[in-house]
Amino acid sequence: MSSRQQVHPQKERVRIQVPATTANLGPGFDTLGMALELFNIVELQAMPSGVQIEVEGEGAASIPRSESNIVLRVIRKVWQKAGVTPAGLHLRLINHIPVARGLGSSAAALVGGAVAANEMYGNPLTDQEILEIVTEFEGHPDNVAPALFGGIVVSAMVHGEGNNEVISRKIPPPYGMRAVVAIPNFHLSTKQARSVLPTAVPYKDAVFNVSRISMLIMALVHNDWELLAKVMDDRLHQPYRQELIPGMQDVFASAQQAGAFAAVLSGAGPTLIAFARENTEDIAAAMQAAFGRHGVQCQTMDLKPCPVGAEPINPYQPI
Ligand SMILES: Nc1ncnc2c1ncn2[C@@H]1O[C@H](COP(=O)(O)OP(=O)(O)O)[C@@H](O)[C@H]1O
Ligand SMILES: N[C@@H](CCOP(=O)(O)O)C(=O)O
Repeated sequence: MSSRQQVHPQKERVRIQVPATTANLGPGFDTLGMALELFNIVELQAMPSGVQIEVEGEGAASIPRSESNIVLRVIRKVWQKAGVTPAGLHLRLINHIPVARGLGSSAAALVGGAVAANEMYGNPLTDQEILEIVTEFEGHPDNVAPALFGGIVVSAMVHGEGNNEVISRKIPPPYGMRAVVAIPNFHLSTKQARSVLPTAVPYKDAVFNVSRISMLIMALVHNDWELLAKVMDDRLHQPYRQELIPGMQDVFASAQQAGAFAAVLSGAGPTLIAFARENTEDIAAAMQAAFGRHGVQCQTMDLKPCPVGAEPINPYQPI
């Protein structure tokens, strides 16, 4: 530890609530994401020495308690950039976001850890600096930006000379929007779901997505559900990933027949997500039945968009 590092934190213990996210929203591959009202909690406590990691809930059996834990790694990165560090730490991860299902568990872990590390020392880093650190870990900004800021966020990585800037702009979720998710009982890592993508796509498919993402942003900004229903479609990633998710097209069609405006892959999958204003119970049942016809068991949730991102909550309330 460098002698210039500040050892004593402003707060001995912090607790951060961080939302799940659904990335891409159809055509917005690596660009668009929305926060959902399903939360993980990251609790960080300064200790006189050592490192202890506790994991509860989703992923408790598989998430590492060692230096390879991504929450610990991002905490260390934030403290290194800020020139601070406590002598030891206790990390408690309370997870409600299913892991490796396309609901942004890795983004929530990274954002929760980074915001906790910053909060403990009185926020020496700006939100923009936090965004750039977590994007570097995650590799793409579409989950981490809404996990940090809430709502729907459009983001882009701008590669300048000697710097990688992440630009993000927030859109409030359309009034009354509900997101019905069907979460299969199998894991699909983002890494695996990216490995099936081609290195190049036909020009006409690129044009298809440029028009759809432009129109989708108009639909979201203007609360235009008819437009959203027409343009929430994709040719850059979904066609290549459908081989990994049995029944994907059938689930999409069933959700729409039951009243959803549109249904798409959530992030890299395997979760499928349908957008609606009503009939959410019927939509969930239709999606579950359709997956069942293809031999896939799933759980469903009716989620609201989350207008706020990662935020500190009372760290002394028992949970
Ligand atoms: N709460 C957590 N704490 C530490 N690591 C986590 C946590 N949640 C997820 N991860 C890591 O992220 C991986 C899943 O990330 P990824 O494949 O991108 O799927 P997802 O769509 O859930 O983000 C897990 O295998 C685990 O290594
Ligand atoms: N744009 C990424 C989004 C991955 O989201 P996740 O929730 O599955 O991690 C991709 O489509 O690969």
